[in-house]
Amino acid sequence: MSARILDGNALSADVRAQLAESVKEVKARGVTPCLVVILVGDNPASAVYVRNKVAGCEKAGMRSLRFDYPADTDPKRVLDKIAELNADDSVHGILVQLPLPPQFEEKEVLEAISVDKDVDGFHAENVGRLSQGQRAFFPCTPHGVMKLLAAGDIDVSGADAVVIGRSNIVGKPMAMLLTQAGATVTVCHSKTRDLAAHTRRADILIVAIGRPMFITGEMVKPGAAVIDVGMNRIPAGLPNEGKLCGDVDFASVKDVAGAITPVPGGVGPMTITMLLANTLESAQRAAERKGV
Ligand SMILES: Nc1nc2c(c(=O)[nH]1)N[C@@H](CN(C=O)c1ccc(C(=O)N[C@@H](CCC(=O)O)C(=O)O)cc1)CN2
Ligand SMILES: [Mg+2]
Repeated sequence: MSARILDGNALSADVRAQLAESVKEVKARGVTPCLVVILVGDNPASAVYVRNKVAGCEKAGMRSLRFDYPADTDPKRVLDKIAELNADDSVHGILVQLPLPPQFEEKEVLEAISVDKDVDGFHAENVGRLSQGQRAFFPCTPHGVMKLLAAGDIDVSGADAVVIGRSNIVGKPMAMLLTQAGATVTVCHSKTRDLAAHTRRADILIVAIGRPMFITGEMVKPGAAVIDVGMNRIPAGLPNEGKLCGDVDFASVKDVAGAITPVPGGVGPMTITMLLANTLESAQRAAERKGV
């Protein structure tokens, strides 16, 4: 039997419709949610994501501003802009699109953003708060995965969850969110011995390893929920060369898994949706602080 598709486009549309209603409410209290997106350099994929973030804000009724810098920009210019935005009460969310050009120290830039406006959830304090179960902005991709699991009625509490990948953006926060939701979590990565022994016992398998179609049907437990966070191009010489694909070999895994996310149309759209949700939450917190 073929796996149930966990449709990120459909869920995104539902969540964004709800967000638009909540945006109206906070605007009626005199606060218009505002996201600022900073893009440095000319990475074509980043340009598309930034455009989609700005368009997503507009569609949800939020304000957005973008600042574009050339690839050879002195990091100080960006840090100065962040300081200015931190002090601007009309701004609720600030994000710097990743990756940054090599002259930037990524950590320095991410830590410069006020914790209260860190809607990407990458600031060390937000990560620490998340790890302790305190109120925090959750990183958008793992947050989107949790929404997909919930919408797909996948039981997380008590499940054996395996996360492949240990990045700060996906793997580590993903493991924290799953742990908090009651899963028993194993984090695997490039140095893991006998990866398949881990993946084969996962009720929930989250794959963020960055290798095209790496997880095949024989590595998956029958009935498992398989969440593909990868975004790659199909390598030369294979059918559909150059087309977008995930880290999961969809064709073989769909016949084994119980539920699966496609690429495109699975986790990706949820990333921007959860960014909008975090921006709204930041604006709601600002309204509370203002007592309106
Ligand atoms: N500051 C940040 N930088 C980056 C993040 C992030 O969350 N914050 N994540 C990624 C890029 N990203 C958003 O920024 C992102 C990636 C993919 C998608 C998406 O919708 N993908 C589509 C396919 C898109 C295509 O056709 O190329 C899908 O999977 O259906 C949205 C956002 C790295 N940088
Ligand atoms: Mg992402």
